Amino acid sequence: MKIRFTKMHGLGNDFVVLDAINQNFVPTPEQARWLADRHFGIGCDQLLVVEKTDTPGVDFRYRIFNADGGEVEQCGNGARCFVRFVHEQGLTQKREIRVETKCGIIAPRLEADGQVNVDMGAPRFLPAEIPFDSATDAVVQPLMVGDATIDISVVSMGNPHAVQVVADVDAAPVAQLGPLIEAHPRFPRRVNAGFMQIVDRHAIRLRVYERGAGETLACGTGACAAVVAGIRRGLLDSPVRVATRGGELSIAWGGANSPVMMTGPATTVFTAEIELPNNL
Ligand SMILES: N[C@@H](CCC[C@H](N)C(=O)O)C(=O)O
Repeated sequence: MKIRFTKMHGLGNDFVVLDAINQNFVPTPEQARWLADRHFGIGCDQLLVVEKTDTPGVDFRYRIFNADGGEVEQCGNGARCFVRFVHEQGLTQKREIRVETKCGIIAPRLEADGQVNVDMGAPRFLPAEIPFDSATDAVVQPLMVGDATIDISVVSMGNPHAVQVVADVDAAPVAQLGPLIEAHPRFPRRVNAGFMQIVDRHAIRLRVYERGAGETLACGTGACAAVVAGIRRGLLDSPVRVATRGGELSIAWGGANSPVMMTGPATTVFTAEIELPNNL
């Protein structure tokens, strides 16, 4: 079977985007893993699948698959690429779109300067909402990782995040601790592990070891979760510039139940077709 796809990225967090409205294709976990494979397939951190929806007042549904084939709830950089994709493919002319994801509705808006602003919804903190095995919803919680105890803040942006503060992101042991935190038994659905360096009250540097994808050049929901955690810890004030290895995002949050607003770029690389191997 031949499928048409578009390669996109948000600050180097890269995607294979599939139009499942005009072609009848939603990948199985095996197909998603093959498409995401950088050696044998196309290569990406996540696959994004754009579908129709019957929900009143909602324009599209979009589904997110990690490179490991698992379907997940949310993707911030993906939300920005999604809105550019539906415009460029002529699927809508609306600049402000309401889109259904596995964890609810988000509202990305394509700005005149090409940047995308996304209402990512309100963060959640209760252990059951992450999910995280803990008797308390304290803002800072100890987590035993190997022989060490680290202090994390847990945040759900629809998907789960564990954020820690580090002195220097470049020296942070992301490759060593990331996989241990991701698969920690206290996170029954695994977790995205964020490493945040505070630069000043309006700026951080961030690396994220993503669930199901490993360290990426940027993580949009990770940026939202880190800023929310930093504000709740009294270290940051909104808005906050988030410097990732792939570039910069702006994140604003008014506290409590207000939505997190994310602004950043979305880039199309190319559109092409690929033949799926018959054994998949
Ligand atoms: N890269 C994304 C997050 C993608 C999903 C994540 N790996 C998860 O499993 O929750 C972003 O930009 O938010």
